[in-house]
Amino acid sequence: MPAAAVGGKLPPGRMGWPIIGEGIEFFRAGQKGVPEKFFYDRMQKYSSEIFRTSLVGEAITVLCGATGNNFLFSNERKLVTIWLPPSIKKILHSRTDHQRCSADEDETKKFRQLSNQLVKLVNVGLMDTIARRHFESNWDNKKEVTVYPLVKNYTFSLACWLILSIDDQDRVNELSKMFGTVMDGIMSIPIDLPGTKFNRAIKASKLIRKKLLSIIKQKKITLCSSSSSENIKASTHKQDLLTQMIQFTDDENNCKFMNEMEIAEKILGLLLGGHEPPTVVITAIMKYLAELPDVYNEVLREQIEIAKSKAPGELLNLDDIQKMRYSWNVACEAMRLATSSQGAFRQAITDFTYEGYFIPKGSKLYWSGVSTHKNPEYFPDPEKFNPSRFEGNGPAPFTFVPFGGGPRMCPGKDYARLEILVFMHHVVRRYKWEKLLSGDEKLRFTPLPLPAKGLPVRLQSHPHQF
Ligand code: HEM
Repeated sequence: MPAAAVGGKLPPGRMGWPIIGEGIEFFRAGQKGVPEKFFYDRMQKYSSEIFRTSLVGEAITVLCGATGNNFLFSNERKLVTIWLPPSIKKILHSRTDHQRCSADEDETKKFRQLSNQLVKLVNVGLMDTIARRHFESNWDNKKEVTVYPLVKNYTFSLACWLILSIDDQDRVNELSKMFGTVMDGIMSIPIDLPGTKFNRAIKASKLIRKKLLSIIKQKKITLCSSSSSENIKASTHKQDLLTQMIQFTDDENNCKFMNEMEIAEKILGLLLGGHEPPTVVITAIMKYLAELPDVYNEVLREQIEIAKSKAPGELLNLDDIQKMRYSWNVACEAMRLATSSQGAFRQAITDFTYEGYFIPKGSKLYWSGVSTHKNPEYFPDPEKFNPSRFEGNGPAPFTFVPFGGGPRMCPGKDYARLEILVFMHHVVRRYKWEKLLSGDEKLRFTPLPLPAKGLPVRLQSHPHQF
């Protein structure tokens, strides 16, 4: 339990090499497809509850297991707050820490309120329409496809439409390319020299913010020129998150607009967080469905049942989504085995003790999903793909945490659930597929779990579309 502390024993662990710390061991375990090994080796050696290591150029204290997750989630803003490695901040943030710190608390509150609106903006029918169009343009009449880039196109197009009302594929592709460069930089060695991936990511992020600023200005003009509030209500601009941000008022209805750079940074974060993790999850689902015909058949059965209950051409609605119970269990099992967010960093905002160890103010901490998702204590026979784990009450609290927990829990969770299920509804009813690469195209955690070659598959259309 936390207690006021003035000093004491630091958690056990090893700091590894200067600067790189234990980064190579962490990276290697991910490359081999077993990121959990890094954690379990240390939990066995030092303590099953807590250990210290050195990653991303910092000493990091890892809190393990369900107890560690619960502790960090429930002490947000009491003992800990979010922390991002400086290399990621350098890519994503335009303002210095000094400029940000006074705004941070207020900004976080505003941003959370807005992000929580995200799922309210999502009309399942609209998502269904975009999904249908995506399959018609990118999958139908193809014998072979590579899953990862196509799924990325689906999730990014959805995010651009729902967040920015951008539908034009050329503009979507241009933005997607820049986001790809940003993501490559985030996953690279942070050396800021001309030509490095890291350097290119910083430039791409600047360019994205510039483009977003111009989109924001244009949107403001459009909103101002809508002469009455009735017009604004009637226009499609009311639907997107950017409009909500521009017109944002707080809970007391008395707050003015967020400033433009604040909005641009938040949109950048949402577009990045809003397409990369769902892409990884859907790609993993496609891989498991190709490998496990019984699971595929059961998902297909459920989705045919739903399709049969609808009139021809009728779009999906929320009731249909609630019926996709087995499909969601499959998605959860894919997220357990291929955790797209292995964990996240925090920083201690005060001294405290945990499990008898002293955590000084300023310490960097980490909660780790992989330390529970593959733990046989919580998930017997952990390597087995078994969607029934999620039936009934499902896993024990804080053992299955793909979206984090507490006040920082992913604000896109419900949106992600919709986009994943809508995708599954279409893909199984249209095709069966087999992996093209012989053997197992292993997921490599770099740190996102992705098939090494993007999962090329051979499609076989169902003779009668269900
Ligand atoms: C399967 C899909 C997704 C997964 C697995 C996922 C996972 C996560 C996790 C684990 C966190 C918490 C990190 C922490 O504890 O600090 C997080 C935060 C966040 N996610 Fe997601 N996410 C997904 C989809 C989305 C979507 C669709 C959006 C937006 C459209 C989104 C936007 C965000 C944002 C903005 C945050 C930061 C919240 C904050 O700092 O308060 N995510 N996500």
